[in-house]
Amino acid sequence: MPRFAANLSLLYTEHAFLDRFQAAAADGFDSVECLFPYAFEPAEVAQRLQRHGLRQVLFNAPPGDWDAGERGLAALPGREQAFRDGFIHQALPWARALRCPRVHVMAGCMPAGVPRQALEELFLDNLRWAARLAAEEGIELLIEPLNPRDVPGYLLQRQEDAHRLVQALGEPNVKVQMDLYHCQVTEGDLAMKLRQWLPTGRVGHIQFAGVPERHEPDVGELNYPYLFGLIDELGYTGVASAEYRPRAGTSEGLSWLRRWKAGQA
Ligand SMILES: O=C(O)[C@@H](O)C(=O)CO
Ligand SMILES: [Mg+2]
Repeated sequence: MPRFAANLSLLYTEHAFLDRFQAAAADGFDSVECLFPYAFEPAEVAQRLQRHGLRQVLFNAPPGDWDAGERGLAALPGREQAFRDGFIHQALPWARALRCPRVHVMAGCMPAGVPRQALEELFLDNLRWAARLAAEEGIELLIEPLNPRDVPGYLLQRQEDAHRLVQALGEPNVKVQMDLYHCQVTEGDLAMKLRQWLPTGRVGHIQFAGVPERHEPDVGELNYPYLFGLIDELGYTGVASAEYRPRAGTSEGLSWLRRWKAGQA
C-alpha cells in the first residue's frame, strides 16, 4: 500500500497551520508535507512533528514573489541570486531542522521573449548547483510538471519534459514529482503514464487529487482505487500525498482513505 501523506497547505485549512499537524495525526496520517513553511519558525514546526509522531516528507523551496505571480525562480533569468539565496538560507536549513528528505524546486513561468532552451539550460545549471549541495546532506530535489489551466505559462507541464531534464542532468538526487491531478488535466491516460514512468525509477514522489475540481480523490472522473492498486503493482515504495482542496471538511472527506485501508486489512 502506498504510504499516504497529507499536504497541510491544502488539507485541514479549517485549523490554524500549526494545529493541522495534530489534526492529520488524529486522522491516522503518519507523514505530512506542505508548500511553503517559511512564515513559521523551523523549531516550532519540528516540535509539532515530534509531538504528533509525524514525518515531514516534502516542502517547497522559496518560490519568489508569489503575490506578484512568481511560481519558482530556478529557470528565471536575472533571478539566479534570489534562487540561490533562498535555497541556501531557507530551503536547506528548513530541511535540516525538519529532517525532511525531499525539497521541491519550482522552475517558474516562462518570461516572454526568452527561448525555451535558454530557460531549460538555466534551470539545469541552478538545479545542478542545488543538487550537489543537497546531496551532501542526503536530500533529494524534485521537479513537478504543473497543468496550464492552474499555472499558465509554467515551464514544466508534461511528464516527458521533466524526465528528459532529470536524465540530462544526471544527478542521482534529482527526481520527478508526479502529481496525478496535474498529469490528468494536461495529458490524461494516467494508468499508461504510471506504467511508463514508475519503472524508470525517476519518480521520487506522487501526489493526487480528484479531477477536475481538485477535491477528494473519490470525487470526479478518476478511479483512484484502481490507480493506487496499479501504483502498488508497479512496485512504487515512495510516498503518495493527498494534495487536494477538501469539499466540505477534511476529516469528513477521508472516506477514500478509510475504504482503502479497510480493503487492505
Ligand atoms: O501541485 C501543486 O500545486 C504543488 O505540488 C506545488 O508544489 C506547486 O504549487
Ligand atoms: Mg502537486
